[in-house]
Amino acid sequence: MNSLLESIDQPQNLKKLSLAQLEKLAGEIRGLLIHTIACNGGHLAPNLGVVELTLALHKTFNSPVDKIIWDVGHQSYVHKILTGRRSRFSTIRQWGGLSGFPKRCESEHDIFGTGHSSTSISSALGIALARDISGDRFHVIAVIGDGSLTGGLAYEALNHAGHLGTNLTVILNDNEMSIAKNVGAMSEYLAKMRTDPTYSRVKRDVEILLRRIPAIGDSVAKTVERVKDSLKYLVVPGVLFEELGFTYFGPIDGHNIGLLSDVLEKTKGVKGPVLVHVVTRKGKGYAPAERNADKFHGINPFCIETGEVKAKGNKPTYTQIFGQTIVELAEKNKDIVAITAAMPAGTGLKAFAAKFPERFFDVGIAEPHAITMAAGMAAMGKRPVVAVYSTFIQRGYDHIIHDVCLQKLPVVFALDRAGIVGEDGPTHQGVFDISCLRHIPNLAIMAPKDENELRHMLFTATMADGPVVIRYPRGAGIGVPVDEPLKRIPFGNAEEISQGADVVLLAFGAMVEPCLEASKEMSAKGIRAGVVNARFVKPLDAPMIRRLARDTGIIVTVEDNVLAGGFGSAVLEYINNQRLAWVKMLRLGLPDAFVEHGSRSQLLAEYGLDGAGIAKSVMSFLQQAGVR
Ligand SMILES: Cc1ncc(C[n+]2csc(CCOP(=O)(O)OP(=O)(O)O)c2C)c(N)n1
Ligand SMILES: CC(=O)[C@@H](O)[C@H](O)COP(=O)(O)O
Ligand SMILES: [Mg+2]
Repeated sequence: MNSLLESIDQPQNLKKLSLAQLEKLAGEIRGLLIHTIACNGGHLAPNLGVVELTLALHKTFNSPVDKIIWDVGHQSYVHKILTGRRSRFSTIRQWGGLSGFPKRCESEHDIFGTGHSSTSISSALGIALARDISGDRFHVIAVIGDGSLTGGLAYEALNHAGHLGTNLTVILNDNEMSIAKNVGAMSEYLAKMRTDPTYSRVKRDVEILLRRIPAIGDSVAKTVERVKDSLKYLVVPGVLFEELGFTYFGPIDGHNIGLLSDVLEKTKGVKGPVLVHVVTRKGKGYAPAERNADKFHGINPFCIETGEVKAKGNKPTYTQIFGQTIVELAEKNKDIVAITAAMPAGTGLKAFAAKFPERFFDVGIAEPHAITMAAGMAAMGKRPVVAVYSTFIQRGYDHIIHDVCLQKLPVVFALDRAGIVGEDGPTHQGVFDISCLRHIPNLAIMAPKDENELRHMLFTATMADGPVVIRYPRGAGIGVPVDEPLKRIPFGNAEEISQGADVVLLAFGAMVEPCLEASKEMSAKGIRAGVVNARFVKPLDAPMIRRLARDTGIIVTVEDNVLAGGFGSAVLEYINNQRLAWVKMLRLGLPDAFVEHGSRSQLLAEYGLDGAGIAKSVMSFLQQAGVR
């Protein structure tokens, strides 16, 4: 049978396809998604769920004149395949290849860059308002998932859009899932709309009532016809959205291309904002992903036949060690509570949730709320641990300052995925947290050099009398044994791992290991490089830095954070404040540029932050400084 997919490289090619052909195309797209993601890893289940929706959108609307905006953007693969990027699809999420998220520089069809959730309605409203000001005429469509609708920003935008009344279509892709099962009162409301028979009864009653309205003159008759037509898709409980000023259509089967296209076509004629509630199945068409949508939300390379992830070694991840340790600590300390913003598995909190359900809170994709709620709990004597990815803590900046640190409340921030995360790319790299946080008074920042140190740091943090951040990287630890009992690490206490007469590498967290490799490599060339594990970005170990300044006088700081405002800057500020003017200093870290997607090891090498790269930079610095 001929492949339809090969003949489709622009969305206008879809317009002439019959329903049967579109359905065949949907099957071919699913095949391509499964085969590609099995090799590259990526967001499989979300994309399998939106195949028909994406086809219907591109069949009905005229991209890029009409603007389709994807919330989070992890479900934009089908959109990419249909908008001129099919032939490069095999490169998705790889170094130099297609991004796993919409990217304005990648295609004119990628209207707005995303990666973090709940931005689509705001950006779509902005685009719609710009259109209105310019007197242009095109459709603006935001596609947002039920999970992303738990984010506060989405409600701010709905509130504003409903008030303004400009033309805008919001597609709510409801699959009952965030990454994990979706949470919250809105999620329950959507579930009622999908399943409660009273709502269907109300819909039927309204239809009967309408049929009884006597037609008085042409215009009334036409109006009734139009309303009746719309009622095919209207369910009264959408009243919440209606009250916000939206015309509500739904719930609609999101895998029925004909129905979807029909409804989307109808939205074009509606004045003001419209919300189309589409019900889809996450993972649709691939049994392992349908059965386990959470695991297949974002998956590493896997075997198609079994759905098993290809083995990646047997060292425990930092996430696993965090998850085990927090359970251990909570067994002894009843005040410990754990909070996640929609990422119980990603942050390692599933075991905690199972063991202490009354002390576990999934707030939805609501990082700012998670932080302020934690502050409230801490004000009442609890010991909240907010487990969140480094990149998503950016959402909570003011909350950390205003609600936590200003009041010196003992909240622990467990920042997973700190540093370079890899294939998710610039929206997800955890490379700003130190610069974002280190200037906030009362806040301590630690980073473990290995998984064993993570355990002691977590214990230390839960005993502290103020807020503490612990940042650790994505993926496996070093594979060191863990020791008992857990012990408190004195605040601001660095660890001198090895001494070196020529130069000292002062690093923390995931950068300690490559510094040890670099030191070994340099030692083979006769350069004696010591390595110090700073452990704390704040407070710095001032006596240690003074000693290093005195003994060696050449300090190289190494960090997986941007250099601007990072750890090296902190050391430099200290050296300047102390007038240690003779110290020669080199700062290694990430430049003032966004770090693109690629594997973590590729990116570390690219930015000179692997052992070989560090050794190379240090040796060239020593040469320039006239030391070697
Ligand atoms: C601010 C922010 N926090 C957390 C995430 C991680 N995240 C990515 S997708 C997702 C779930 C989104 O659910 P939904 O919008 O319903 O999309 P689905 O995957 O179900 O299609 C989460 C929590 C994120 N991208 N942005
Ligand atoms: C789209 C998104 O934000 C998440 O799905 C993220 O990609 C998860 O990253 P991890 O794979 O590191 O958990
Ligand atoms: Mg969802």
